[in-house]
Amino acid sequence: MSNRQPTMERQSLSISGMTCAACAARIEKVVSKMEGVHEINVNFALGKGDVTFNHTTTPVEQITDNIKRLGFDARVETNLFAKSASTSAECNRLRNRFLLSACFTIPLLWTMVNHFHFTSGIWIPVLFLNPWFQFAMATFVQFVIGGPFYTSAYRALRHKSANMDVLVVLGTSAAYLYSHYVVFHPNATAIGQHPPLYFETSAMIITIVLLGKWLEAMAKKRTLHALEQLHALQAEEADVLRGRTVVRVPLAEVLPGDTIVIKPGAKIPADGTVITGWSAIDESLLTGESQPVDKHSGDTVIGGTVNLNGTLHVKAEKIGSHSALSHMIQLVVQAQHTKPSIQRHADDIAELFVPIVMSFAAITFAAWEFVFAPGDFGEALEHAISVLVIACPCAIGLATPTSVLVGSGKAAKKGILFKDGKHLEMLQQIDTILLDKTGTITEGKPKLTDYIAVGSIDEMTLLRYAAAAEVHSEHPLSRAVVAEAEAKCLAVPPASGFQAFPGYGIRASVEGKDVLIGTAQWLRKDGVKVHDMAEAVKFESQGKTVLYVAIQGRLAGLLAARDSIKVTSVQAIDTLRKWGVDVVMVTGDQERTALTIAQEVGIRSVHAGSLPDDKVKVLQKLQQAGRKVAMVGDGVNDAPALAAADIGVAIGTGADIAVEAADVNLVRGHLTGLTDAIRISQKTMANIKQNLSFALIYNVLAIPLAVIGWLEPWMAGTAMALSSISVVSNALRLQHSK
Ligand SMILES: Nc1ncnc2c1ncn2[C@@H]1O[C@H](COP(=O)(O)OP(=O)(O)OP(=O)(O)O)[C@@H](O)[C@H]1O
Ligand SMILES: [Cu+]
Ligand SMILES: [Mg+2]
Repeated sequence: MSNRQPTMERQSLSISGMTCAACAARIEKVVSKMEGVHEINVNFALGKGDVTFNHTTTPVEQITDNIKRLGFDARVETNLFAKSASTSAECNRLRNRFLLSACFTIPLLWTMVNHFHFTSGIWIPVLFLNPWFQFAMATFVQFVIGGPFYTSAYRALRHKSANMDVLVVLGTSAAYLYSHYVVFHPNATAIGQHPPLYFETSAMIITIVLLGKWLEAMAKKRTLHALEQLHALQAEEADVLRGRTVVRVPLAEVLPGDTIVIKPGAKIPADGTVITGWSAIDESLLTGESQPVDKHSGDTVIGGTVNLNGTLHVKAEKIGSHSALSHMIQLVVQAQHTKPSIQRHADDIAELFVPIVMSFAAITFAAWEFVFAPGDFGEALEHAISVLVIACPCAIGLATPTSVLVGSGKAAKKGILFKDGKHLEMLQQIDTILLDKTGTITEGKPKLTDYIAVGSIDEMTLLRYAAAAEVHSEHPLSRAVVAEAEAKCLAVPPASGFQAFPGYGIRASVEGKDVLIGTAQWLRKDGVKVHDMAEAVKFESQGKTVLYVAIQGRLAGLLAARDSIKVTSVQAIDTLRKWGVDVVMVTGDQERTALTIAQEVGIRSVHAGSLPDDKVKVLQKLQQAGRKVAMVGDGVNDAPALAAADIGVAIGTGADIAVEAADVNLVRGHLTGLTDAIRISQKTMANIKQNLSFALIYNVLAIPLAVIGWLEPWMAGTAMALSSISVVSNALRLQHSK
């Protein structure tokens, strides 16, 4: 967990006007140097920034002003829908610009058949060959359609930085101005020769760059659309029980504690607990799990899921922006915001690239003008233009964000939520996994199987006292005790002075008597005489958890609860071991119980009787031995270890504090989600590496070709667009990989 001070605030910004990764790097560099700014992450692909800053010393306006001064537009992020609408509008604008540009470019391209012997027989409208006509078309494309490139390049240069648009502007302007010069100085070329015009080059480059941008905007729109779909899962109205009548009210009017009535086929409007009723719930849209889940009274339901066949009365708990669904959307947005560290390298490369390319182009021009083809200004210029265009680093800038977008989107569909892009990168480096037992390997829904009273009280009284105290605890074991008391229809008395001791047990006062429930060691420490009992040993070797109950300082009995193992746990642990990952169990439960369960799922290394701090110690020891450790857990007692792990993984709809402390959240609640997450992480990283090598190799190979004059400017433009397109399509391939 980050040690953020209370004055630190995290704010999302939407930033427009960025043209490539170099712009993002520029903003990060400037803003991170501002006083009071702790951290900033700018994502060029999403047009977003995420800044953590001290809001008492540095108002957010100061940060947005600073970004505006760099030549971009920055605003405090409003909401997903506004964002989505503006992305959609931008997408349409780019499409129109591209189409218009293409219309003006086609007549110019037509004349290119003149360049080749084998196509020179093709008919060309005479008008198209007219230099004045070409001049008019090219001028429109260059300055009207291409105008925004000039603005952006000017802004960048004014701030002594360079972006992709600088390359575009330099390359196209050079081609355009030279053609212009030729048209107005017909004497510049030898009589009888066809004057070499480059109008088609400048127009074509602009058209292709626009095509690339349009494709990129479409990819952006698609990811936002996926988030919007999640948002659309939220119901807008709810049927609330007011007195004896059911009233339909807007969701905003539902309060925590209200009883909501959910009919078969209806969407569940808020997170809550079932009070009465029984039904199968389709949670697939949220968790990706296709099997409906049965819900009875006492079970939690999640807003946005669909009630299939029974009527439910649900006590509303978390509504609207507090709901699990909202939280999930925020997590996905946040994960797409931040960048894996591999992206930082890519950004640095992109920023370095532009000046290097400009010097390459200058060298190329000089070499041709003075050495290879002395005096042929046209040819030297042509080669320099090719270099400018081919070297554009836009594919490098796209390589990582597109893969991360697709990878985290794919994960989200399977109910795997990464809080940060960097965890998507790190997960595949993990070599050791610590697993909590209760709720992680097992269902976390233990059932009370046995209870034995000791001394003068009878079993029902034992259960009554135990349930009275346990009602106040969130622990899964407590729920088992309370459920059993309910099943036996016991009248549970009220308790006061409840205290929980994580890892040990609980204490409360029932009917004036001091009740203590927990481990044998803890009761002993409190002065209760606990003798070793044969039954306890027997229960524990059956994999049951034994709870000791003391009333007024005397041992009153013991309760045994058995939790069933999730069927998916065995399968997942098996897969992990096959991959060569070390799997270790750390549990607060007793050694004998832990070993029995461990054996059933095939874990050899067990740390039992671990207090929350002990879990951290086990973890740190492994880290000191050079291991990369992930911790998987669901409970309050796992939170410290989740925060300390290289990657903390919260499983299921566990304790809020666990979800908060973790880096990854497995909504489906199965360990197979972990193996899926690791696989997605591996695939995404491999995809990013492919993309980067694609982009780099292409630049590395193509630049020399352009320098020696083998690539004409229009080929360079096409190749540049193709490299961006291949990066984007390679990333999209991830979506369909298994
Ligand atoms: N609310 C409670 N009621 C009764 N006993 C408790 C309670 N909380 C903890 N204990 C006792 O302390 C032990 C350790 O609890 P802890 O919550 O640390 O681990 P756990 O839930 O048993 O296992 P895991 O660490 O695998 O989730 C329990 O096995 C139980 O004996
Ligand atoms: Cu480019
Ligand atoms: Mg647990």
